[in-house]
Amino acid sequence: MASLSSLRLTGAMPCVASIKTTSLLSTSESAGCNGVKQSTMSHLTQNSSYSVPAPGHFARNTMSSIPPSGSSSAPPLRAVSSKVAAEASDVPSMFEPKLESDPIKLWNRYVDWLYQDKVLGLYLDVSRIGFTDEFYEAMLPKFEKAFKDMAELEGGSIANPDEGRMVGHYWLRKPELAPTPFLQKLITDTLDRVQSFADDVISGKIKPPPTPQNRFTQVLSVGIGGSALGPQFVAEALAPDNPPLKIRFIDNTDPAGIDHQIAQLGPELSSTLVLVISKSGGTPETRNGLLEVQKAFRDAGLDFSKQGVAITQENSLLDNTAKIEGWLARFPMFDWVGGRTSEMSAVGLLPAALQGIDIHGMLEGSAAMDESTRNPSVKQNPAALLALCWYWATGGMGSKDMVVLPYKDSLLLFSRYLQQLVMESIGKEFDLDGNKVNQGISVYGNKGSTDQHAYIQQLREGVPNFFATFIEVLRDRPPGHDWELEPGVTCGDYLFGMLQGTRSALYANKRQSITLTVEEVDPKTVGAMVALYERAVGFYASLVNINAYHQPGVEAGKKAAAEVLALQKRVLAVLNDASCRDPVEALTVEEVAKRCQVPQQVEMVYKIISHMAANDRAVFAEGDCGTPRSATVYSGECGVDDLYDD
Ligand SMILES: O=P(O)(O)OC[C@H]1O[C@](O)(CO)[C@@H](O)[C@@H]1O
Repeated sequence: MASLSSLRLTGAMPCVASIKTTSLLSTSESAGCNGVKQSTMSHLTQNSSYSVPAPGHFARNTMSSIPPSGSSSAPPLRAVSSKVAAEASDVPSMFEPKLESDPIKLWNRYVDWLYQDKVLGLYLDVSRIGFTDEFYEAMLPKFEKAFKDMAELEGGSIANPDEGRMVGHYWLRKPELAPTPFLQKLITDTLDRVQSFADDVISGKIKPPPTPQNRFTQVLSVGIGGSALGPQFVAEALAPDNPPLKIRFIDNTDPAGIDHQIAQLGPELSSTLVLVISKSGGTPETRNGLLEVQKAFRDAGLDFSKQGVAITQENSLLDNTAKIEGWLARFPMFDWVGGRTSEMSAVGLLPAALQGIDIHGMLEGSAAMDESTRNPSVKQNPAALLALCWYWATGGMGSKDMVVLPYKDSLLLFSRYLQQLVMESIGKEFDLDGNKVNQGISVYGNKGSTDQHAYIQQLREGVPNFFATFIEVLRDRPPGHDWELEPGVTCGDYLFGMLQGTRSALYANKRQSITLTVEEVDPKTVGAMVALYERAVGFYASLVNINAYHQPGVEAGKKAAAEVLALQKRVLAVLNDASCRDPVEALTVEEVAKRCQVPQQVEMVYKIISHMAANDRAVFAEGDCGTPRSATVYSGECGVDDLYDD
């Protein structure tokens, strides 16, 4: 492949324009919000009494001196850069909250607020979030509504009004909760089929066409977003060191990334079970991954249909393709389960079961956590406590980021998983009443203590625009494997020390944190953690009055991408046409844009040409990508007439 720099010197280098006539699969459109009221940030102007803390309203001891952001004298809070705000004399309290520092009072706060789940061996410490008793009391009516909303959701209400859908991920681990016997049976039947299919694959009863191994040895999972992040997190957290089938993921439309995964499989492609996971069955990246994998199978002389499994909604494009092509198996994804809450459906359970992970343990853990998070007492409900802390720490408007720091390598992907769960659920432009609110909480983090040698410096001393969530795992190693690498101290003691030290050091500098402690990382705990955050997101969404279960914003990017590809086809047609002239006509970028009848989109035309040139599908006659005004270009391919097809 020619690089951009090598093309600079090549002049009129001929190149082959490979013309793709396939189009992006149509993307499903989410209904937009109707009757949108443009009362920008109106919630910020509400009075500052304690009775009803609206999003953006902070408790007295932290925010009382902040002028209402919607008032003419003050810009919206988030428009003020945190640095400027920290320097501004009238807003020191938000960035430097008044936190308890007396160690005995802190100990009492720790003990008073500690949540313990004896069944799950899980603890939640919210003592290092500085909310006041007054704030807690004032939030209770809001929580009453959040509990009511949640009960209705679990009862089968249309909790996702924009899309007219029920929200049923809680039924997956307690099928008897589902509103109809039909749905209950669908859930249990699917679970049984998942387990027996995985058992049969592992035992070799279901096998690929004759291979040297004579059984499936690898899983290749093709999916993106909610159809990848849960399975990736669980694989990293729970897969045994020597799983019956090893798993790999294609979760992007990056050709080099796809090639890498296929190359890593090597000859084992013939014993690879390919899971194609897409709720909608029409996501372009997943479609592309499938086409690439199918090509690799063809190139290797293998029959994909004997090794392909679809997990998707009934009658989706993917489902119909799998049906027509006679794939090995198809599993349903339900309309009432969102991608980001699908870990306990076939989406998460089939990949897990194929790796020998105890999926019933995962379901048990999530069901137990669901039970605990139905408790109507906020103090006894860990999901409600999390939502309370998020509201306090971010002012109910996402003014601070959530940094998630598991001190355990196997939980590395938890923050990535939470990133989608929280940000795709909470990050919304409009609330349920159509007010423009631009809600959200940013989530990032990797793992401790590794991150201590990366960005914790800034967390401790830099801009205080975050709150941390530590995840502590009590058991360092399986019993009987530990040893002291120095007198009285194990490797795990260091990890423990790093966590405690960072928590204390952050707090001493007025950086708040939550600590979630689990005894060990096992299927039950992982199921419980997933369920805990699913419920916390649901509660928080009710507190700030938004729909957590749609994602209208994602459509804009998808649509724009489809438009870029449509424009690329026109650019190619114009360049091909110019290449048919004798002598070949080399065009400036502006001329190409004009001939495509989009002179205003010259910048995009230029970017398309640059990308094509880097991939040997356009040739610079003069200049190069670095001289956009004077460069001239042609395709080197003449006479393609089906470019305007779609
Ligand atoms: O499972 P699908 O339909 O391929 O969608 C994948 C992901 O894409 C999104 O719809 C966002 O584009 C996510 O919500 C979803 O998890």
